[in-house]
Amino acid sequence: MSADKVAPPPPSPTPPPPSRPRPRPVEFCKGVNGLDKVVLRESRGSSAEVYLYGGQVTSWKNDHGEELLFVSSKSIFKPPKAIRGGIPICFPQFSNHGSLEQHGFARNRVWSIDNDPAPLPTNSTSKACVDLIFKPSDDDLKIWPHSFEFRLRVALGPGGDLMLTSRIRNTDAKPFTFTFAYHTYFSVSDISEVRVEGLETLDYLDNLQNKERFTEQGDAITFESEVDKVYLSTPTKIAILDHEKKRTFVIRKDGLPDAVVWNPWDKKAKAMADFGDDEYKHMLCVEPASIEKTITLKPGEEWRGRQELSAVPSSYCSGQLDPRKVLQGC
Ligand SMILES: O=P(O)(O)OC[C@H]1O[C@@H](O)[C@H](O)[C@@H](O)[C@@H]1O
Repeated sequence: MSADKVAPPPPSPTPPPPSRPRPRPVEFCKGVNGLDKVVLRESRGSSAEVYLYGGQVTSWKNDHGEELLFVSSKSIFKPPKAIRGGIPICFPQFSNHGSLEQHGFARNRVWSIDNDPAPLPTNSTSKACVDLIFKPSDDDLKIWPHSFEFRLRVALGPGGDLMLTSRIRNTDAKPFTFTFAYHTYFSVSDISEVRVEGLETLDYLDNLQNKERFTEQGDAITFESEVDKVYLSTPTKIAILDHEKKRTFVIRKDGLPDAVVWNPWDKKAKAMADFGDDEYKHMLCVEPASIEKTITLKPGEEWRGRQELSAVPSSYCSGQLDPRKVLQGC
């Protein structure tokens, strides 16, 4: 019996290389001291973290994993103290402009995830996005007798931009008035090498001189001592140039006419328990805000305030606040 020739089996197709697992765009986990936090990840590598405590962004990293926000190494991460750094939300009162506690109470309350957010017109298709909501408790209503719904959307854009949109709705039967700020702490290499553009020649209230009104003189703003100023009627774009890092932060804002600039410098830094003695050298707060013009909402009305942050390499030309020039170089 002649054995039939059997053709060898065809070579099995080479399996495709194992694909790298895609990062989950939104992850709910625990942060410092077991506090709930949300991590946002964009497919090109940038990320952000948001604590439900305060509805506070505490990290924003570019696609090289470099941290762009400042959070103090002494920050306590324990109620009732607000987290020192990132982006605290000052509401319903900025600073001591009123009878409430400093910067209001939204920054030291636990917010919730908003699973059914009202739609928001947005040009971003980002999946790395979370919606939070804060409604006053009975105890809050004793401190500030106005019911409201505060919705905060935090989103990372495809290029790593960080976008915060706040919507505050009056759910009460009577009007209320508030002030507001995104108390954004930027991480900088060396404060004495940093320059802010977009605020020159504007009027400001100086918190170090009884909120007196002055006019900024000269060119871009630089830093050599404590500063605590509320710039008024500011443009929608402000830039922070960090020469040493060769990085420029561009802040775009909407609904927020004012901008606070704050650095505590050495003496105040030493006086703050939750701030390292030398950390003032590596941070600068530029805070889109509505302070001088208070916001009044009638029953059923909603206010919206937005800040969008980008970090771009400093091929940035001084004085050119055109975002296309900022992004494409000059
Ligand atoms: O220590 P706090 O309450 O977080 O405030 C920090 C600073 O926040 C700034 O926004 C204020 O202009 C400063 O006056 C204040 O010192």
